[in-house]
This record gives sequence, structure tokens and C-alpha cells, in this order.
Amino acid sequence: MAEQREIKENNAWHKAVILFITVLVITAIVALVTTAVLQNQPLLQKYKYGIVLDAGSSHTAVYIYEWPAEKENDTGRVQQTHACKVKGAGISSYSVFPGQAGASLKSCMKEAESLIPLRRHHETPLYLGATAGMRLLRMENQSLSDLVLGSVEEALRSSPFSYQGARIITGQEEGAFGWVTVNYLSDRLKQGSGTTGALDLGGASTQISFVANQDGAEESAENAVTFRLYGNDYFLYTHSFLCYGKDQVLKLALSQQTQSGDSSVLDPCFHPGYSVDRDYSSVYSSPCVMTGKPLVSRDSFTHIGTGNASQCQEVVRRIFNFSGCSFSRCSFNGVYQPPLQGPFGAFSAFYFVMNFLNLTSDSLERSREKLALYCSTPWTQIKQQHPDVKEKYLAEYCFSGSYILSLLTDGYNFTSDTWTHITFIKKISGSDAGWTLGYMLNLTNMIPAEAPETPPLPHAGYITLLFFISLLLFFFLLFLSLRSRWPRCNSQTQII
Ligand SMILES: O=P(O)(O)OP(=O)(O)OP(=O)(O)OC[C@H]1O[C@@H](n2cnc3c(O)ncnc32)[C@H](O)[C@@H]1O
Ligand SMILES: [Ca+2]
Repeated sequence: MAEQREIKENNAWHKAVILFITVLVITAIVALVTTAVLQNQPLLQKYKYGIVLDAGSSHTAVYIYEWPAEKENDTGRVQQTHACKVKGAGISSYSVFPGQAGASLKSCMKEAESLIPLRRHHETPLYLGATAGMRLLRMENQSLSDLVLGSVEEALRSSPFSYQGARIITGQEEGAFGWVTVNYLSDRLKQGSGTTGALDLGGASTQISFVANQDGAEESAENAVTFRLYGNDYFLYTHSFLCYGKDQVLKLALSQQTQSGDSSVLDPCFHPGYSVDRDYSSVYSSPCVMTGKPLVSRDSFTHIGTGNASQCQEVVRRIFNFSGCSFSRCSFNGVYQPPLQGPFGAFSAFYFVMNFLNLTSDSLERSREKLALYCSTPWTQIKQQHPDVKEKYLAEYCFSGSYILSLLTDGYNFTSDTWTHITFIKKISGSDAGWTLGYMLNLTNMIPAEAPETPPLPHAGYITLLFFISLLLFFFLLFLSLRSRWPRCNSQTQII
């Protein structure tokens, strides 16, 4: 009887222990799962998205970015998944029918709707930034520029995304965010290592941005931008030259060459055999062209190419004003520029043109030689060699190449030595170089000022830990349950 009571007491004791351990194990598992879920909240939500519309002077592009939902503050994680080129010219060209500017964006916005998962639409931020084309339109006619912006705003508001605004960004923002993009994508911000300068050549403006000595801020505050990113301070020199994009510069060059009012213009920046009738209005209607149309009754002139690179260089140099610098040093047009600090990434038309001309990896001298040979090639031959290239682009590569060489050397003061510091780029790690990504990262606060504290374990680490601890607890429980059966079997043997 005493033995039986002892066995019963033993069993009750074991049951209590097992119950206690079971409760402990369940609590531990619940706690672990809760921790893991809290630490990695968006386990099921894989990606988040953002959309930026780059309303440039020549065209509008819709960029879609994505990033892993649980890694919002980790530098170098946001990437471009899609770019849609809006058909037709830039939004500033809709000044005649402002209401149609918004409608032009419809097909790219539909594309974005189909590419971004439905459940993400309402939380996907949507921005539009307009650049030099709209800056020029605003200078010419503020109410027309407001109507165009109103039209795109209305179209974007009616999309399912989280519309955050459409505005004309400043040249300083355009330059600075281009710099952020380039350095973010090349992972230079996170490492806190040296940075890359950014050179952007658009249709209506061009930007130069690089980290420079802080003293420059005292000389010219309007060219200084400071960033604190990821625990590092950056003092940036940036300048945007309105009217020095490649389309506006061509107008400037043509206006200078047509001043005499002659019926034809012999242009050394176009190929021999090239001949096109142009309306004066296509040159003189731009606010960048300060001089008036020559006093002739004709509406047009004949634009004839002669293909002479050294004469073209002279034509192009006349576009810059190298006198009158009120600072310690200037680039051109009296604009302050500190000594260049490379390396540099040159994108947009810098890339389009230099890539077409096959000049992305030559020395400055070799580039000059190759360009001279190219410019002197007859127009018929050029057209035969490149039947698939848009004729407007094809006709202008000699001029644009000459302008780029002059802008970089005469304008920004790159030399034969520092020329090698420039890399002509289109994309970095699959994302286009340009201001849009930097703009979005800034507005969504995705680059923290301080280096974020790294969680004790990465996502995969939590899952692995959870698995092993659960496994361990399971075996421990199994062991205890088996062990609790042993004495009972022994007792029964003894009774028999
Ligand atoms: O920055 P802004 O000045 O507002 O202009 P944008 O944003 O519209 O300018 P892009 O960088 O898109 O293009 C720069 C210029 O290069 C031209 N362009 C685009 N693709 C080209 C190509 O393949 N070959 C030559 N030129 C090209 C385009 O028409 C513009 O004149
Ligand atoms: Ca641009």
C-alpha cells in the first residue's frame, strides 16, 4: 500500500513537472515567434515601391523603385525595377494645350498599376519633379506653367497611388540629388569612403556636383549643399546651368551664327552635305536666346554643314562667357567653382553622345582626334552607317560631342590628366543615374542621418535561432516524457 501510494505520488509529481515544462515550452515558443515576427514585421510583405516622374525638358520618364520591406533604412537597397518613357515631348511642350499634359502620362501610369502589386498601390508614394523645360516655361509665362502642372497633378491624383505632389525642382536639388543617386547606388555613402562627383547633361540644363572644401560655402552660399547621411557629413558644391542643356545650347549657337541675316548658314558643327531649312522661330522663341531674330522678311534660313571640328570648337566656345569672375575662381558665366575633386560619373546626354561616338574610354587628345574625323564625315555616309538612329540625334552628334568636350575642358576645367577621372555612365547596378532616386530617398527619409543600429541578428538569423531553440525544446520535452515513464515501468515490475 505504501509502495502504491509512493508510485501514485511519483506519478503526480511527474505529471506536475511535465505540465510545468509543457507550459514553459509553449510560452517560450510563443515568445520566440512573437519576437521574430516583431523584429521582422513584414515577413509576408516582400517589397515596397515608390514612383518618381522625371518631367524633363525633352521627355517625361516614369521610374518605379522597389526595396525589401524590412530593410528600409539600409543604404544601397532601393533599386529601379522599371522605367517607362512617356510618348511625345516633355510636359513644357503642352503650353499650347495645357489640359493634355496630364493625359500624356496615362499609359505609363497604367503600366505602373499593372507592375506594382494591388495591395501596395495605396501606400506607394508618387512624386513628379519637373526640371529645366518647366523652369523656362515658368520664366516665360507663369500662368501657363501653373496650368500644365495643374493638369499633371489632376492626372496623378486620380491614380491609385499615394500622390505626394508635383513641382518644379530647383537646379540645386537636381544637381544634389543626382549626386546622392550616384553615390547611393555605388554604395559609397554606407562605406563613408570617398565619393563620386555627378555630371548631368539634359536638354535644357546641365548640372555639376562634387564634394568640395567647406570654405567654398563662404564664397558662394548658393552653390553649397550639406548632407548628413549615414553618420557622415558631406559638403557639396553644386551648380545647374540653365540654358546649357544640349538642345538649348544648339539654339544659342545657331542664334549667334544667324545674326547676319544671311539666307544660309555654314555650320562647321554639322556634317558636310547636311542641308536643312529651319524656321527662325525654332531658334529665337526660347527664353535662353536673348538676341532677337535678324531683321529680314524671311521666316527661315538654310542650315548647311561644313564638318570642321576646330572651327566648331570656336563656335561652341563663344557660347560661354569667360570674363567677369567675382570669386577666387570660376567655371564660366561668372559662376564660382572650387577645384575639381574626382572621380566623376557623367550621365544623361553626356553618356548618350559619348557612347554613340565611341569616346567613353579614350584620352582627351584621342577623343578630339576621333571627333574631328567623325565631324568631317559626309552626311550621306553617316546616314548610311546608322540607318536605325533617329535623324535628329544623328545630325547633332558632332555638335553635341564638340559641346561636351568644350564644356568639360574650357567650362569646368578638366585637363588631359583629370579627363581620366570621368566615367560615362548610364546605369549603376541596374538603376538609371539621375536625380529621381536621390529625390525619393530624401523625401521618404530612406537615408538616415545617423548609421542605423544594426539589429542583433539579421532576419535569417532569427528564423534559424527560432528553429533550433524549438527543436531543442522539443527534444528536451520528449526526453522528460520518456524519462517519466521509466520509474512507472520499474515499479510495476517490482509489484509483479
Ligand atoms: O534635364 P532636362 O534639361 O530637363 O532635360 P531632359 O531630362 O529631358 O534630358 P535627357 O537627359 O532625357 O536628355 C538629354 C538630351 O539628350 C537627348 N537624347 C536622348 N536620348 C538620346 C540619344 O540616344 N542620343 C542622343 N541624344 C539623346 C534628349 O533629346 C535631350 O536633348
Ligand atoms: Ca534631366
